[in-house]
Amino acid sequence: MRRAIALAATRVGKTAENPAVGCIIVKDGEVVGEGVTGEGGRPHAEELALDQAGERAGGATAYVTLEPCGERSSGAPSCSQRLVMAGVDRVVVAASDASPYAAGVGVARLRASGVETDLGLMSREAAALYEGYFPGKIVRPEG
Ligand SMILES: Nc1c(N[C@@H]2O[C@H](COP(=O)(O)O)[C@@H](O)[C@H]2O)[nH]c(=O)[nH]c1=O
Repeated sequence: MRRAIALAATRVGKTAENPAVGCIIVKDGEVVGEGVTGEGGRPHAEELALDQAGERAGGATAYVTLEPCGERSSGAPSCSQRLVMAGVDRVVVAASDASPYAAGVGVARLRASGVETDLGLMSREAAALYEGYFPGKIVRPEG
């Protein structure tokens, strides 16, 4: 998680209305994928990390600085769906998504799909990444 937070910190202030997120995927003690939210806010960190990990994401643990999104404004599969589809065994989240329509959605989906999901690892350090982030600016999926 320390590495995911350091990665996210490199993008703070460069991701527009989206928070800067870091994601590290670990399989058998080895990092098999890493990603950080793209400049301007997309792609999301988990998309990049999962693409890099490929099949090695199966049975892996993902460390994510922010709750994986539950819905995309583009209608594309959300990061929580992508993590489930990739067969990740466990997701460790530092901070919850502050967006009022997204809070809890990603974590609920992961758990409902049988993915062990732990919240709050290094949450104080992660919160520092998101304190300048204003949820009202988030683009809502519809309407
Ligand atoms: N940047 C970021 C997230 N940002 C979250 O995703 C939602 C908006 O997504 P969209 O408008 O589709 O790009 C919103 O809830 C926002 O807080 N989520 C993640 O899992 N990973 C990421 O890297």
